[in-house]
Amino acid sequence: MSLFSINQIRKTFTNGEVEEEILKGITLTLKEGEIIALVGASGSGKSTLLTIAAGLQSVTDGQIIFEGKNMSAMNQEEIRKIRASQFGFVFQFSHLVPFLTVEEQLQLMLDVSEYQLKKDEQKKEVNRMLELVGMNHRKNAYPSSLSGGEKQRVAIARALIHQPKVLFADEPTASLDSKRSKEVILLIRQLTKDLNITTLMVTHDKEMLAFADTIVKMSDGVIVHKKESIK
Ligand SMILES: Nc1ncnc2c1ncn2[C@@H]1O[C@H](COP(=O)(O)OP(=O)(O)OP(=O)(O)O)[C@@H](O)[C@H]1O
Repeated sequence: MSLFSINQIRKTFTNGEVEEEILKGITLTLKEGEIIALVGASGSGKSTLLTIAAGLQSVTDGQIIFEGKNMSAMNQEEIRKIRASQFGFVFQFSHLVPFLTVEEQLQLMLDVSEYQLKKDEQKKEVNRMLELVGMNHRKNAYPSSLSGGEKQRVAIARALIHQPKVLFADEPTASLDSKRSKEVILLIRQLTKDLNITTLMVTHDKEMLAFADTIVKMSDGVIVHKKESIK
């Protein structure tokens, strides 16, 4: 089922006197239970597209339709509510809070999200999520004692603890070696399927593409190639 559609998105930035069109009419439909990988040369517009789809930047023209509603026509507060309740984010670096334990990182996310749970249910949910990413045994650890791969597992759990429908991942494996990258992408793939979410991921890592359902190649602000994976 189509959850998200990006219709004819254009984005222009003004640098001094110069106007530059960075996205030149991008159209894309994202389905539930699917990983879409955005690839392309540096500067082709991948991160701009990701942040626009996530409602972190406005469009110059076009529409972002999420669950039948046009996000591009919403005010900041309406967009913030969708972000807080329906979207999760993972970046190149885990951005964990140094003075919070693994368990507390997830707890904090539940406290600030729109996801309302009673305290005892919160604890159960945190445990369940940590179990899913294989980090329950380290729930009392601080980030400084975790490996890069473990930190990313916690960051993924934190991104999904409030049960969002979409996961936005910007270079989630870029700071990891090949073995850890594979573990992290396998985890993202498994969670995308098991939780039936949609994952939109920017990556430079060709090895990661085998785990995507759809690969979208961008060049100079347009989609030049779209391929459904055989997996
Ligand atoms: N806020 C901004 N103001 C002006 N120009 C911007 C802004 N954000 C991005 N750009 C420009 O838009 C172009 C696309 O940037 P973007 O970060 O989307 O590319 P990318 O494909 O994600 O690149 P990379 O792989 O290097 O991260 C670049 O030329 C960049 O300099």
